[in-house]
Amino acid sequence: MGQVAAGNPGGCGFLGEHVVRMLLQREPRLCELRIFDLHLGPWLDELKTGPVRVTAIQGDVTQAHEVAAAVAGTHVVIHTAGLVDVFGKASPETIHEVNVQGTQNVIEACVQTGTQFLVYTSSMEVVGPNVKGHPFYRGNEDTPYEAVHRHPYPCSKALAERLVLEANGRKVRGGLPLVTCALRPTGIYGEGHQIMRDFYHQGLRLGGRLFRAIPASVEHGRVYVGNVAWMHVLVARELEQRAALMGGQVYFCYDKSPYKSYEDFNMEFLRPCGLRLVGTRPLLPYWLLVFLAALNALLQWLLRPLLLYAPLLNPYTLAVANTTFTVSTNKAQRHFGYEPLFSWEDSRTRTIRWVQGVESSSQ
Ligand SMILES: NC(=O)C1=CN([C@@H]2O[C@H](COP(=O)(O)OP(=O)(O)OC[C@H]3O[C@@H](n4cnc5c(N)ncnc54)[C@H](O)[C@@H]3O)[C@@H](O)[C@H]2O)C=CC1
Ligand SMILES: CC(C)CCC[C@@H](C)[C@H]1CC[C@H]2[C@@H]3[C@H](O)CC4=CC(=O)CC[C@]4(C)[C@H]3CC[C@]12C
Repeated sequence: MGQVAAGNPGGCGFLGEHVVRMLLQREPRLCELRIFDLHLGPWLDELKTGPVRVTAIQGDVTQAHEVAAAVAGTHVVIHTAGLVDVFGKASPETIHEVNVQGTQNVIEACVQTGTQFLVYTSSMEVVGPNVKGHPFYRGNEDTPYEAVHRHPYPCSKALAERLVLEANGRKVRGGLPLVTCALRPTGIYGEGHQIMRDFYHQGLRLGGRLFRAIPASVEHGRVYVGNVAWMHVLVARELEQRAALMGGQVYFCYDKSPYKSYEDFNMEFLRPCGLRLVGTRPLLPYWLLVFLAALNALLQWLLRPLLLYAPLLNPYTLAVANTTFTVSTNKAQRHFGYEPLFSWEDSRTRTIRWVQGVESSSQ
């Protein structure tokens, strides 16, 4: 195969920026890259001087004509755009519009304009944790699990993923079949991770301390952003050669990051930056956390006409943080030869350096 043009809706987000940089560094056949996002980052300018033609397009995935114009003429689309909101900042309708209708628009754009390969960033949330709080312990893509959701974000990701998988095999302009595939990262961490930054600042405000809220025994799956980006690039590269095997498939994104609780994992980066986690057990009893989470939800609802109150703790985030969800799989390795590009030590060092940079830039 010759040179390729790629499109990346959502290319200016946390994951999207890593995908863009990874494509430019690791995809020698790339001749053109279209980055389509609601908000374009200033860092894009530095990419425009390289050998690959980088075009930044400010646009909205909910506008079908804008998506079609951005996608036209590309060989592969990596769709990382999405509204990641589990804090109640956006309405359920907006989350649905961006994540579900936006994804439908991306699919239709591929079909209408003749783009044959589509890689979709799904999420572990498509599977769970479910509303019953069942643990998913070291599961893989075939592990039976009752995936039942109520929150708008996982509902939207599950619907969008289904649309992408069902679109596999549809004829695109020119008559060739569309080949689609969905990647399901667990909680992504690394350079640019907003929630890590929030925890860091909260720790500084509390005099260098964070207080344990979740038992250390609750394991939460995490994966380094560079490895998630690498998986996307590999899938985009391999979909053509392995269409029969990979088309319509889902893959968890995984690497060698250790299984730990959400807070203990964050401390791998925050401890070297001077924070400590107080308590070997949660400081507050669980019933009190449930009460505070419910109180936050009530306050959010009451204050909505006046201001946006969207704290980290709400009934949904508490349930996710307090339910074991970890993956153990080698499907990506078997299907398209994925090996993590970054070791755990590298991922950790890079993330620590980034947090330390956040510290110095905010002083
Ligand atoms: N952050 C995480 O831990 C995980 C994220 N994901 C998925 O990965 C994808 C990327 O997530 P992040 O990079 O963390 O989020 P992010 O919010 O940093 O990036 C999303 C990007 O999509 C863009 N976007 C949002 N609405 C848009 C619209 N209407 N039109 C065009 N662009 C729009 C945003 O401007 C942003 O640049 C999302 O689909 C998310 O569901 C999946 C698993 C875990
Ligand atoms: C103080 C609280 C008890 C702890 C709050 C932590 C939460 C804010 C986060 C715990 C687990 C996170 C989610 C998880 O990593 C899975 C996700 C996948 C996605 O696709 C989007 C993000 C997220 C929902 C992530 C969001 C923050 C947590 C709920």
